[in-house]
Amino acid sequence: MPPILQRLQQATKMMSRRKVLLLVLGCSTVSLLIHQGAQLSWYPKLFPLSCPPLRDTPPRPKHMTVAFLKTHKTAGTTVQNILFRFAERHNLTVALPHPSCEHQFCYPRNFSAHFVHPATRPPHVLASHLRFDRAELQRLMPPGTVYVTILREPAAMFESLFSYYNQYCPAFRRVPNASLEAFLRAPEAYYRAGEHFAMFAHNTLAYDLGGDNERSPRDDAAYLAGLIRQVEEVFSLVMIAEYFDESLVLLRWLVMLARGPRAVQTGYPAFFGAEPLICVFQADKPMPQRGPET
Ligand SMILES: Nc1ncnc2c1ncn2[C@@H]1O[C@H](COP(=O)(O)OS(=O)(=O)O)[C@@H](OP(=O)(O)O)[C@H]1O
Repeated sequence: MPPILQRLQQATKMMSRRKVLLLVLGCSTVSLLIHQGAQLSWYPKLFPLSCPPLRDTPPRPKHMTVAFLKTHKTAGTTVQNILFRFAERHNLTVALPHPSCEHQFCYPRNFSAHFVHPATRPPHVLASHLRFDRAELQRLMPPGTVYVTILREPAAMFESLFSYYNQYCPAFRRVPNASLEAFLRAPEAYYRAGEHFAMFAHNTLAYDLGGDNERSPRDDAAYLAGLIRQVEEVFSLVMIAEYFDESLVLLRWLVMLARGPRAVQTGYPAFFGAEPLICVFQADKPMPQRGPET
């Protein structure tokens, strides 16, 4: 082959190698931009999304006083821990039970402001087990307190209750071999209304929320509807254990919780740092007023 042709062939090969190299470099740059773009301020302009940019939303005031109704076996301990850490970080007062109430606010009795240790009154944060009583809590907590609770899918919750309270709840103690299946086959054979801790065997959530756990929606549908209405009226946020992460985002939006270190490290945008996409709570409801001291 004449030398001129050989040089031409080499030049063409070099060109294709350069093109391939450029193509690879181009692709890597685009992929890097897409990957990092979510954390850079110009990302929404280059890749417009259906949601409006969150930074255009004016920052809303967050609450510093929280009453968390810790229902039983609903992942409430995790929320309680988060709120205790929040209180510690901001040097806030946490309501602690009077020694005569043990570690809970004298549950299963109806909550009374007297169950709170005087050294922790008035509290900014309340997050231990109690049976809800709206008037008593409003007497205790400062104005502007936000009310939060958590619920869990009842069947999973009941399984958890059955296993945890098998030695405390008499209805469960009566069941041969502590068998959940045996209890579910004939619950009325083991349950006695009015016994101590009977509520763990029958509509615990209704009881914790201050309702009557003996009233069945089968016989009295209006009662349950009324109870649900009351819950909706009082609580600004009802967390759901099965949607724990989503619930935490909403809690973070409502209460001045700290930004999680994991969120900072990874830049994970949808968790503690950002506003929630779903806002199911009523942030603008009038806040309850505090009554006279007792
Ligand atoms: N993050 C998160 N998400 C979902 N579920 C969770 C979470 N954290 C705790 N759990 C489960 O909640 C059950 C314990 O609930 P509580 O902490 O409310 O228990 S207690 O009433 O204070 O004893 C207990 O349920 P069971 O394991 O079914 O018994 C825990 O496993």
